[in-house]
Amino acid sequence: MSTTQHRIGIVGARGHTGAELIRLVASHPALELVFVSSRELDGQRVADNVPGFEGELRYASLDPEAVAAQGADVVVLALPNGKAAPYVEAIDKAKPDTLIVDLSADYRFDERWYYGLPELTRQRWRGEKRISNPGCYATAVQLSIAPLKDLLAAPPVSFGVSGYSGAGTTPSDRNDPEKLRDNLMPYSLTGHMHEKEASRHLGVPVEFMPHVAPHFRGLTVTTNLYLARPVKREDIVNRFHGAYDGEKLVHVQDEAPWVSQIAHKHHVDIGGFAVSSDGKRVVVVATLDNLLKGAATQAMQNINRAIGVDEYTAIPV
Ligand SMILES: NC(=O)C1=CN([C@@H]2O[C@H](COP(=O)(O)OP(=O)(O)OC[C@H]3O[C@@H](n4cnc5c(N)ncnc54)[C@H](OP(=O)(O)O)[C@@H]3O)[C@@H](O)[C@H]2O)C=CC1
Ligand SMILES: CC(=O)N[C@@H](CCC(=O)OP(=O)(O)O)C(=O)O
Repeated sequence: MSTTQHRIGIVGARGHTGAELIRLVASHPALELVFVSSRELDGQRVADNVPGFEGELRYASLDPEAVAAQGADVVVLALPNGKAAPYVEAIDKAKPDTLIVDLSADYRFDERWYYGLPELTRQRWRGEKRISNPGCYATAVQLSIAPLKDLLAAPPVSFGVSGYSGAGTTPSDRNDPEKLRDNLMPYSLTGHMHEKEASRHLGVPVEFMPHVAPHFRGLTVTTNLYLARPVKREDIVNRFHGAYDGEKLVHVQDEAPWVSQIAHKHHVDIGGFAVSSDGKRVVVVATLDNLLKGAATQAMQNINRAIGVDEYTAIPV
């Protein structure tokens, strides 16, 4: 296992996921945080903005060429969708062997990029230095369906409810606490990006209906699956244990998990496992913290594997 220090920079470090990554990197024995980029916080101390961070590092407003000129070994892009390409192009020119992990949806459909949902795609990594990190709901949806994929009689239907940190910091109805008060806000009820993403990477069509709720962090995905033949509840539960008992970041439990229990945790909880009396309909519930296993923690798993250290380094498991 490598103990070499790797120089890492975060672009979009002011955001919700950027802040979580800063905390994870700060406790990592093989990563040295060399730059954090934000236009709005340019010049401010990270320690004044990220509770728990110590040191004198300051945010800098860096354009794509300036990011590439830092010469980091690892760059994480934590930008809104549609913004990654100029940074990737600049790094491709200046230092193409840089490991880039993109948190946005921009490269999740690009065959040249490895799609890093380790519990499902670990064996597909071929040393790519371009890694696209899955979406938060898409992670929960895929982990909920994968163990039953061969049994499906119809596209599974996932009902998702996310805390509003999932909508980032750019003001919108979906992260406005006033509009969300006492409310549940449905959106993108067909064709959401994560519906396409989960369908593509699972290899089966999935239907997904997202909602935002007034809590800040953590999401629930409740998935309905019609099966081609009757299956006993015990066999369903055994399939999930078989798939995930070796996984430190996927916990299978009997009861349906509650989102209130998953905030600030790094793993996914999967449970519930309700089976209809004819054995041909199953409902599975998954929760995860959208900022952690849905974003920063999953990025850290991907970085760890790519730099050759234990996958769970710096991740409290
Ligand atoms: N929030 C979540 O639960 C999840 C988010 N993601 C994805 O991760 C990415 C980051 O999400 P999140 O942290 O929530 O986003 P935020 O909106 O919280 O943060 C976005 C960051 O990008 C910077 N930024 C915004 N616009 C630009 C621009 N045009 N050029 C350069 N920098 C810009 C902002 O800083 P400044 O304006 O100061 O430069 C900020 O640091 C997104 O692609 C999101 O879809 C993935 C999984 C879960
Ligand atoms: C509540 C909310 O708005 N959530 C975001 C998902 C956040 C995420 O995982 O983002 P990307 O796939 O864009 O990277 C959404 O539905 O677009």
